[in-house]
Amino acid sequence: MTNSTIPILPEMTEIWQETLNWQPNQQQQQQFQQLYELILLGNQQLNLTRITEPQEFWEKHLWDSLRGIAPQGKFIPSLSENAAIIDIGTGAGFPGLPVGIAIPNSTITLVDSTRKKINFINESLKELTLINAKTCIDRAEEIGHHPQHRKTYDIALIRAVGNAAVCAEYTLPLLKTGGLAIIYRGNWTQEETKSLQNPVNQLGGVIELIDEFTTPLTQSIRHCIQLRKVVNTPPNFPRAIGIPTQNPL
Ligand SMILES: C[S@@+](CC[C@H](N)C(=O)[O-])C[C@H]1O[C@@H](n2cnc3c(N)ncnc32)[C@H](O)[C@@H]1O
Repeated sequence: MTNSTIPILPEMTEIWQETLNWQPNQQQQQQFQQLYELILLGNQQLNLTRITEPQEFWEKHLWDSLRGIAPQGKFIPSLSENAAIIDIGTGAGFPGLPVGIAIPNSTITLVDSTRKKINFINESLKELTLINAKTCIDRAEEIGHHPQHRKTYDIALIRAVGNAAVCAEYTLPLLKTGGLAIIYRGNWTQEETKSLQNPVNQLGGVIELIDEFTTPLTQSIRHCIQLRKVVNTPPNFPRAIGIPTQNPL
């Protein structure tokens, strides 16, 4: 593989520090590099991602994944306390894999409904020797009712899976009371905040923060929407498979 020699990290060290107040250690740098190489290799057989150029990969897959758990440029403090994190619709492992690498004392559950993507992640976990991560082939609508998953997570991440109300319905049932859902978005408007309010309240949450930021290499505007679970989600949520997307709250 020719691209595998392209280093994605060394020149980024200062940017990690400036933007996230954090730097990967040597092992984490190696794991990020290895993840990049695994994605390039996996892409030869599976349609995992269109983001394959080294700097684009760094910004859109690594940095963006971690910026979600670092609102206003600092890692969420509770992450240092063995947090249980879930990534819904993880695809090729984003944002969950970079988060699992960066926060080794957390446990991260990577969920996707597509078997071949989870098979790819399982192989990657072995290569990366990432022992704090596990996978699950299932749908958010199903695991949201499963006692093994419902009300068991401190943080639920979701990127590029559906509109914000759908993401809220997929994530909030999985959180313990007091837990945090982080919805990764590109553009975001005040009207969207207004229309998300009611769905989030129905699901037992509140909108805690709209975190707007600029990416460090291409200066793109992005948002992470943080939802705090304040009371139990009513038992009828999430609704049956397909209903949240067909008829968002
Ligand atoms: C566009 S990809 C995003 C992948 C990744 N989160 C990222 O940002 O690169 C959406 C992923 O969500 C998964 N997905 C969609 N609906 C889902 C559901 N209801 N439950 C579980 N996974 C789902 C799809 O299989 C797909 O892998």
